[in-house]
Amino acid sequence: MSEEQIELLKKKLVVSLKARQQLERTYEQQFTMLTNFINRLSNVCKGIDIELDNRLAKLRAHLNKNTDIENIAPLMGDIEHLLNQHSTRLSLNIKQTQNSLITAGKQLQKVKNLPSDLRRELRKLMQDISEPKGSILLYLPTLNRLVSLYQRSLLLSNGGQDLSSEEQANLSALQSQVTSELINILSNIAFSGENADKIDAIREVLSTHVTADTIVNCCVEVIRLIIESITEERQSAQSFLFSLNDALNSVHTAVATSINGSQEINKSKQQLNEKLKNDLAGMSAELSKATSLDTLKKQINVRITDIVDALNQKEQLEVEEHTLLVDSLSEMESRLKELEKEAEEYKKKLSEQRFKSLQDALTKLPNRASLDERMELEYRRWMRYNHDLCVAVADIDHFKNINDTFGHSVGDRVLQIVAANLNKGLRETDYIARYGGEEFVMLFPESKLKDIEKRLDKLRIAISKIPFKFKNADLTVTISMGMTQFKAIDQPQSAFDRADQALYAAKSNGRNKVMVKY
Ligand SMILES: Nc1nc2c(ncn2[C@@H]2O[C@H](COP(=O)(O)OP(=O)(O)OP(=O)(O)O)[C@@H](O)[C@H]2O)c(=O)[nH]1
Repeated sequence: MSEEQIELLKKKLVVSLKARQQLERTYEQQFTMLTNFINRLSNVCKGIDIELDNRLAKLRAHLNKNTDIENIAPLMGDIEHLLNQHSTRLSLNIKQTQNSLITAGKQLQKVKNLPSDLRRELRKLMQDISEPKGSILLYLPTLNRLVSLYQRSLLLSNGGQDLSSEEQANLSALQSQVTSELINILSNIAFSGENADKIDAIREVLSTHVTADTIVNCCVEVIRLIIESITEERQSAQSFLFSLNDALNSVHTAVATSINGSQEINKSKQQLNEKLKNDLAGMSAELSKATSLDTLKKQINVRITDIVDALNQKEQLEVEEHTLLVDSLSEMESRLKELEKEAEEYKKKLSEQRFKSLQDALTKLPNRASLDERMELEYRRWMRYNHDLCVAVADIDHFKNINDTFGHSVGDRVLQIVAANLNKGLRETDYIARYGGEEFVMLFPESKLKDIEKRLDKLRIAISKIPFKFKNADLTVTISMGMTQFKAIDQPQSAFDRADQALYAAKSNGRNKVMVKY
């Protein structure tokens, strides 16, 4: 080989060495880039599967140590297998997520009374869910929307159920307080006919376990019935006033006709008087001018016939005037009689209404409004005459249990029977009212405290012996009573409060007792 050839070969070798070094650098760079990328990627996958995590950690370590590819190959095979398994699991999860969302959405669609905007939103969401998605993450916004729809519909349909247990307890205590108050109010309002039946039905509803919605609906219905009754009452008063007005109008017309008729008659009578005066003056002139008796006789005869005619006409007019007067008077009288009858009926209706408004519809005893009136009256009498006056408050024991065990209508029946028995045990001058619920108040004018205490105790025993039987079960009903006597410093309220305190003491001391507070 010539020197020239050797030189050429050297140069080629250098070039190919440089090219090889360049290639090796490029490979190295690419390898580092790939290693970094695999490192980062394996970090991202962390947490999906513990096996995969371990393998990836090993792979990262190998790559960082520049281990030969042949040594890493089996590890990469494992990782590929695990990744394949994971991908199958992932698509199964995606399908399951889609199915769960569809089921939850369909269930929400079945909820009744959802507002239309919520229903529309849900329909759109269901379309969205039914379109397949490549990743679970893509379902996250859909899931968020569905959860928010659930929350809204829960709030709408179960108002109050999201409250804490303490708030729930407060709410239900408030509900039963409002219900009791409403039942009390209802027994103090007098309704008649159809409206009375409707009020009974409302009381029936309120006596069961009611929701806040039902209480509100009952309140609205009661207000509607009250307005209806007031309107009816106003219409009846209005129609009475219209009849009164009609009657006055006809009396006015009769009087006006009679005055007009009288004026006409008076005018005719004046004309007749004028005519009579003229006839008489004519007669006197003819008398003074008379020359022959015969002609005078004839002339006087004519004048007398005229005068008799005029007098007849006058008499006729007077008869007409009298008849007119009698007619208009009898017209007035009959209208007034009608009016009197209507006023009488109206008065009767008013007093019936007043009676009803002071009577408790269930027990037919006087109600609380009546008690207020009577208490005031007895108090004033007591102030004036200074006789003894006692007041007692009675309350059925564990009445709530009776309602809860046997139902509200049995509770009502018990109330009626106890009320009738208490009333039966009183004297004519005594007084009893249903104060509200299962509580009664009694007033005993001109009575000594000791006597009343004995009588009340007899009543208490009598009530505990009433053989109540409901649904084949024997039921013993007892009452507790508190009483007191009016003292010099007392007002009606202070005496009542003292009797109420005595009742409270009777309840705390075992019930079925009469207690006195001095
Ligand atoms: N059936 C019926 N129940 C009524 C009426 N008015 C009130 N009530 C009920 O009477 C019950 C009174 O219960 P509470 O005040 O707890 O008294 P109680 O169960 O009698 O207990 P004590 O008085 O402590 O012995 C409540 O459940 C009311 O709903 C009514 O007109 N008819």
